[in-house]
Amino acid sequence: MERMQGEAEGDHLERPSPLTDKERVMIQDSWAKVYENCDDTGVAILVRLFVNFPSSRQYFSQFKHIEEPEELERSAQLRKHANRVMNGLNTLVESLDNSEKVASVLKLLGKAHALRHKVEPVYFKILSGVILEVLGEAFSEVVTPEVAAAWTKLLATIYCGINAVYEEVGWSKHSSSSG
Ligand code: HEM
Repeated sequence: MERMQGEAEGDHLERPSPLTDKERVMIQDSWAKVYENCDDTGVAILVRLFVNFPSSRQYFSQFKHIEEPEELERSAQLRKHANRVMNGLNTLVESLDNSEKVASVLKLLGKAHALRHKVEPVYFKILSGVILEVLGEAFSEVVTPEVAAAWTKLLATIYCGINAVYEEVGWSKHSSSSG
């Protein structure tokens, strides 16, 4: 069953405190392992997003009506976006000590998804949960509870940044083409 949280009124976002040096190192070390398996991990994350949260498929013209995980996995549009997500995360992870770069990446991402693709921002939060889940399962030897906590913080920071860009560009639910 699809359950979504996060857009309820009063769901105020608190920007997490900046990452500590130790957290940064934990994220970068664990990411190195994940990124070695970039294609498989990216596809696993997106297939899980689209299977567990079917409404997230609405934005993707080529597979919005596909339900079968195996068929989703073969979709060229899904695989392309998986790649973009992994490369986006890679750039952010590589730039953890450069807050201006992080801000500019989030700005581009937020603007493209709000203005061009009209994606509800809550899907970034949902995707964060799926990323954590898949990393924890597929890389359990490196994603210890402490490492997972650092990732939780980074993903919350990304989501807050994206959300701020959505606000800046005047996002409102009514701008969504799906109503
Ligand atoms: C960390 C999260 C994400 C990253 C790094 C990312 C990255 C990207 C990039 C680089 C593009 C191409 C940008 C452009 O058109 O200028 C793109 C396109 C797109 N993204 Fe994302 N994305 C993310 C999350 C999401 C989410 C959560 C959704 C919706 C559920 C989404 C839906 C789309 C759609 C519909 C397109 C256009 C696809 C197409 O034309 O084939 N993205 N994304």
